Amino acid sequence: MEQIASFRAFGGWHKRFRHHSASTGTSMTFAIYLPPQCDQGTKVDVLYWLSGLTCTDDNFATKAGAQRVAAELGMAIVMPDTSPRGAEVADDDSYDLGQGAGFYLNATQAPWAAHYRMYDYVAEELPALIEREFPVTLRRSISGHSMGGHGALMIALRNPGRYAAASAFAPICQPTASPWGQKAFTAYLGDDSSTWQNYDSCHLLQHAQQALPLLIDQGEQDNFLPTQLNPQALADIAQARGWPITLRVQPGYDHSYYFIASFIEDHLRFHAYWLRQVVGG
Ligand SMILES: N[C@@H](CCC(=O)N[C@@H](CSC=O)C(=O)NCC(=O)O)C(=O)O
Repeated sequence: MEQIASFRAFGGWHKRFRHHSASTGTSMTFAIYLPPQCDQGTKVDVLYWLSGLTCTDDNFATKAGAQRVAAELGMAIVMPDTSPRGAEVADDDSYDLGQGAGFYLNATQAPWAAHYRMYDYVAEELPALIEREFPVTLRRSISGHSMGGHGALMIALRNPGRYAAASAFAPICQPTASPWGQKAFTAYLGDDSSTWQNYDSCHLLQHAQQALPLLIDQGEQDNFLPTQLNPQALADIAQARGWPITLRVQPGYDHSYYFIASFIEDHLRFHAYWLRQVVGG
């Protein structure tokens, strides 16, 4: 693992690393915010943040303004990239497929299957590395935006007990019924849509056995809301099953990082609360 940047921030450190990933078979970059408590030898809980289409590890770090509250709460934040990258990695000219658009799944179709294994990377390999190399507890939570919101909800629902809670900003809640999801799943997983359900949060919530605290913020003026996101479908399933979900539709807000920056503090405090409820770690 090679450190490629380090910045003092709110008494802690924002650091970027590059390492070889066995999951993707490529070099991967991630960032981690380590709050001041780590300098004093304290192990801290970890929030994984998954970004959206076109993002790297840098968008959230530089635009969301999460570090001040993470420092106060004593919470590390891990920010992976959104796909494998490099000349040897398949790509597409469009912004919503290929590099920058990994959809947090394991691709099964050529040419993507060779490297697009972001599910394994984010759900398994990266947490193992973080827990080996940094002063963190085994208490994890997960959040994300748009494609990353889909990733956060889907990964938490597929791994009961592994995350204290999940939250999302404008997540793609039902990718099997959204143009972004249908395009990506067809390319990465093939035409047999029965294989898509393993990555669809609505389907997963419908069949989940263990309740997971969920918080979703959705901008009412988000251009992608009418066609791509469908938070109400997820809320309806949660409500029908009597599961804990808070869906907040925020008047006037769009899909951008201005929206995320406006409500990120609420999400960090939500995760801190649920992380404190976890026994052990
Ligand atoms: N360029 C595209 C839209 C790309 C976009 O809006 N990306 C969002 C995530 S969308 C869902 O995953 C984003 O986070 N962008 C980075 C940023 O810093 O804002 C288009 O033209 O429609």
